[in-house]
Amino acid sequence: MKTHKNIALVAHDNRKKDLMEWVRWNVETLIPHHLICTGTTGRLIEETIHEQLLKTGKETTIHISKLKSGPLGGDQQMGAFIADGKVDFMIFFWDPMMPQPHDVDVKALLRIAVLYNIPTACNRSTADFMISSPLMNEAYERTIKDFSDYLNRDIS
Ligand SMILES: O=C(CO)COP(=O)(O)O
Repeated sequence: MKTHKNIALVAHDNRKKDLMEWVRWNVETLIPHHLICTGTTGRLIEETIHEQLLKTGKETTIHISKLKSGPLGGDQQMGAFIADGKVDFMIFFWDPMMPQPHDVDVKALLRIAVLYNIPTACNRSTADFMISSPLMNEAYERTIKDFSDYLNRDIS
């Protein structure tokens, strides 16, 4: 994981306000990094950051990649990004009070994040701890479990 990180940002509808507040608060810290978002979250983040930069009169750009909307395959695309090593950490404010039509995709995304040892924040306090970690400004090597036994298992 380099000093400039690929940060996944995702929020369910009832948690988007929370995430936008967090983004507003941390805009300066987020600017040097590459944000990868599911569709609607990404659109809102783009607007939020744009507003914030206008307010401060800062002329800077931020790199935001928008995937499909979560229920339309965006969570699965994010999972594929993780499996391909394209995500360094993830902020995923999922809704603990509302079943989602794509619950299986949400579970799959959370599972793949654990499998690949991706730092993952599912609430604001964890996100605050993560973004204020000294490791934000350093390169960091995630350890990934060795799956060779599994890959070479005997299936005869
Ligand atoms: O559903 C989501 C995550 O499971 C988020 O998707 P959107 O950002 O497109 O709303």
